[in-house]
Amino acid sequence: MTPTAAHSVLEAIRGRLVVSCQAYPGEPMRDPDTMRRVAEAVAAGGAAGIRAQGVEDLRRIRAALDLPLIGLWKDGDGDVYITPTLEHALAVAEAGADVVAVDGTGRQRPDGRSLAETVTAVHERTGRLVMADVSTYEEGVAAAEAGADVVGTTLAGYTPYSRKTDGPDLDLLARLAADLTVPVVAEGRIHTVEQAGAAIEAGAYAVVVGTAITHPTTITRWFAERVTSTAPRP
Ligand SMILES: CC(=O)N[C@H](C=O)[C@@H](O)[C@H](O)[C@H](O)COP(=O)(O)O
Repeated sequence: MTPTAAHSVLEAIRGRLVVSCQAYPGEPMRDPDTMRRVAEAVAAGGAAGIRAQGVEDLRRIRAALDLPLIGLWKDGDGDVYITPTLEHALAVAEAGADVVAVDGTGRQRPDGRSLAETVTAVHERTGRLVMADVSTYEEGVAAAEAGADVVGTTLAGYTPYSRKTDGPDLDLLARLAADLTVPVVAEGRIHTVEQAGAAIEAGAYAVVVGTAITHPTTITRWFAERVTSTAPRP
């Protein structure tokens, strides 16, 4: 991608909603064509960009939609599972992602490359942008220094050493947004429109929502639990 194209990808999501379309292994919706349909459905509702997982899902979504596409490949059962190696990152770019999302924590990557080496190789070999998914303020600062084009709060609450807030970690988001020069994207546990608005108010460049829009099993569970726990006992 040329620098101009990269710039326009970021411009297209500035102040907008990106929807993450993912199903998990073994689930009924874990199917690339289903995810392509979900992506088209959220695009119709005003999603300015799509985040998706897996090479085949990305290929189908790329072919169907002309929207900024943030791609990742979840793989392995280690700590680092979001696009864990450079090979995964190159495959994600090859599948058509405009932005390659990678684990942006400081943890050991399975291929032994540092985050900076990974970012540099993605830039040099594909010209695509890199989004670093981080869990703490320090990781966000380090990821920007490592050359990441975008930093996301995606992993806040999902590393053993980070705080898991009930909703999005707005405090982390605000600190990163205030201190970094690269765009900071709010992602993770944004479950209501109010939280999405609060994320933009806290300085998010864009807001990524997944589960609350595209994961019916979880959404159903929220409703079912409330109904069951509120219903009068027979
Ligand atoms: C921690 C992790 O692996 N997050 C993943 C990253 O792509 C996805 O499972 C999330 O659904 C995504 O980040 C969106 O977040 P939420 O579904 O909370 O809106």
